[in-house]
Amino acid sequence: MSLESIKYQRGNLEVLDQLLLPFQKKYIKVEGVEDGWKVINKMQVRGAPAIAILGCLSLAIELLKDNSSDKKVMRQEIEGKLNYLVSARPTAVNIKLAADELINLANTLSADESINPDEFKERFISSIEGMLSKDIEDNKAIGRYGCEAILKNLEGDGQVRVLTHCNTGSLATAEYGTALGVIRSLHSAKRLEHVFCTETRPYNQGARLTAFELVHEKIPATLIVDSMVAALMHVRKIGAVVVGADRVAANGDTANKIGTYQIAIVAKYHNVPFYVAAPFTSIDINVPSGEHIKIEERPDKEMTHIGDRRIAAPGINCWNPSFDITPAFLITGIITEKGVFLPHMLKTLFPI
Ligand SMILES: CSC[C@@H](O)[C@@H](O)C(=O)COP(=O)(O)O
Repeated sequence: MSLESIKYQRGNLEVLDQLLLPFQKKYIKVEGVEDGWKVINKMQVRGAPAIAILGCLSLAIELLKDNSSDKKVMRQEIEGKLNYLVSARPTAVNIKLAADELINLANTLSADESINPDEFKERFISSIEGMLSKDIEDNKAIGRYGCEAILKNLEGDGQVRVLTHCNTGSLATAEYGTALGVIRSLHSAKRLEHVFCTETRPYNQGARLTAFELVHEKIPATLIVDSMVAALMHVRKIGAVVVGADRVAANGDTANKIGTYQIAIVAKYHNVPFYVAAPFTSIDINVPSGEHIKIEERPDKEMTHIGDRRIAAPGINCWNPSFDITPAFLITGIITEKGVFLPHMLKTLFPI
């Protein structure tokens, strides 16, 4: 069975504490928006789609307990709480887009006089609940399209070696995963020879989470340190790189975990196709290019320490951006649930 980062049944929400992985599997109860904000901000849950789903479900939990019979009050509270949840982490766009959509829904339900407060609540909560199954379906479609695209570059019906970075599997989504979903699809089609996953310094999402999931799924995999990517591409034939995204700008520039950009450069140099796998909910059509994406900066301690042990010289200055921007021209294709697109085509897929 796949790993489950979010467990939800109406009235009950639990999240797997990713800070304790890979050594301990412990779920934390999320009782409402305040808990939702904290688990996102502390990175107990992470990965752009999982952050959005968990944040919105925390609102569903809170709303279910709310006895308000005034739709206008509910609407106002919903807007304030969603904006608060969005503030927990700034770079991933999925939660912002989900919040905008839910605020629109709350406005519509509030303005419609034929809908009473109980119906308002029911329809609003159901719409949030739908995010879980929608994300799984989208990921499976991403997996299929990505598998096809990667295999198209391959001569014959052989197997492919793939490199991935950061954490994009079941732990970062509702299930299945984006980039890891593509790898999962290649594996089930028996076309994956091997996957290499980077450690993903400084927070080690790759070593702790992706490696954990690959072992769990029995997918043939090897962990490398981030600085080994060029050497790997030089000595082994890598058929494709596939990574996730936290926000894709309208021109295709992509914000993803720090280190993605340098992998894309190395891939270009070695002629290895470089794919971004992301649902439409990661595309921010309102942002023209990567320069406009706010990059979260994280505490120095994530670099200077491993766990509680200091490894860096005391007194040294640190710079710890959590994400970087890969320019569109380094990206071979953006794998979405609707197909694989050249980065510059994204703009044409959205209504003006
Ligand atoms: C499936 S989503 C892809 C990204 O969200 C993922 O690669 C990533 O950057 C996660 O960053 P994190 O800082 O752990 O939330």
